[in-house]
Amino acid sequence: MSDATPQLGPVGDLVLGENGKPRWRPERRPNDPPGYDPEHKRTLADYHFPPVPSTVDWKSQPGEPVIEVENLGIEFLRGRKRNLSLREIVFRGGSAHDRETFWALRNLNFTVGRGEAVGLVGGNGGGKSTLLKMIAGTLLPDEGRALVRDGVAPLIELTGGFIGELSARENVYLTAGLHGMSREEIDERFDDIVDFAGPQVRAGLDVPYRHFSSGMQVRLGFAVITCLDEPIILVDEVLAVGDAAFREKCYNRMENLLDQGRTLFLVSHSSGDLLRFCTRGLYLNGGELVGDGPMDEIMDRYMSDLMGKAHQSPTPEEMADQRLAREDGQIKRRLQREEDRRARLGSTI
Ligand SMILES: Nc1ncnc2c1ncn2[C@@H]1O[C@H](COP(=O)(O)OP(=O)(O)OP(=O)(O)O)[C@@H](O)[C@H]1O
Repeated sequence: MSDATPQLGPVGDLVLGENGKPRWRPERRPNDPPGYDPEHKRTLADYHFPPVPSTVDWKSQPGEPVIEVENLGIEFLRGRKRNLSLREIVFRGGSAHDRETFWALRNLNFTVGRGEAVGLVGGNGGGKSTLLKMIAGTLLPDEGRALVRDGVAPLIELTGGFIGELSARENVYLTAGLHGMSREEIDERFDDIVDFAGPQVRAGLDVPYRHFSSGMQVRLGFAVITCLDEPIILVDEVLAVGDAAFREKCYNRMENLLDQGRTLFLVSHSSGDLLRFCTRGLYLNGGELVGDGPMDEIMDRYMSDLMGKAHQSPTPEEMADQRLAREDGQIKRRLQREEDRRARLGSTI
């Protein structure tokens, strides 16, 4: 064997490709048909990617669900003012508020494992943001419980929970500090955060945050939230605000976070985004969980409900093809990231 011959490592390991670049060789399974070429298999599960180094601060034990939702429900006041009759004013103490309540979410039950990427779908007012807020702990349930075993980094509102009167710089220190990072750790990551957010944000670091445009707010919010060491990331429909180049950067970062084994909850009205990142879908309708399953099936069901007969459901074969194509894309991007990472480290294989 000449030196130029690629040295194949054990199956499922990193090997040197013919072009001299490292690539991953998937494992051949015992029930693969004869003559089947495992190198072109397109399922993600066949690749053995190494754990990506990270500083994630896990509290849950491996194999333990990170989120357990049991009979979860929350009731809101409709809170609408209306004109009361004289009789109502006399007998109800004159309040001009309608005390009528409604359950925004009720009887929700599901668990989420470490490293799952879950997409939430549902029509407007279906309860998606409310569920994320309960997982983040910013809303407390009226019924049941949401047990969250790991730290949560939420980007639920455009403003990222930042304080309008403080400067962007102060908000970075405040938010990261509230998530347990020391001043030294924040100092270390500060430039990365601002670089990720972009030059417009860097130029406005000492301007009150409320003067930021919505695009700049999202840039900073996303950069800060995703640099935290929290294992659970919640992202609610905010990426739509960023421009195309920034969205692509966010997508790469989200994939990096998933590579590290973090758990993602994504609310989006973009089926492309949901299908790119999420393997599991939860479908909320009228405050109830009406679907829980593979993301593409849940998306198809949601679209059918939304569009009725106008929606042409893909055949099972088309769905399988689309899934393979998506996984192929994920594998390619993952290989590329691994290559970039190794190039950055300057390591040779
Ligand atoms: N603080 C609140 N007080 C009263 N009602 C609320 C409150 N927050 C949300 N709601 C109501 O609860 C329901 C669910 O709202 P939520 O924002 O969770 O829906 P969503 O699925 O995220 O909708 P969208 O896709 O439009 O963002 C809606 O009817 C909304 O008006």
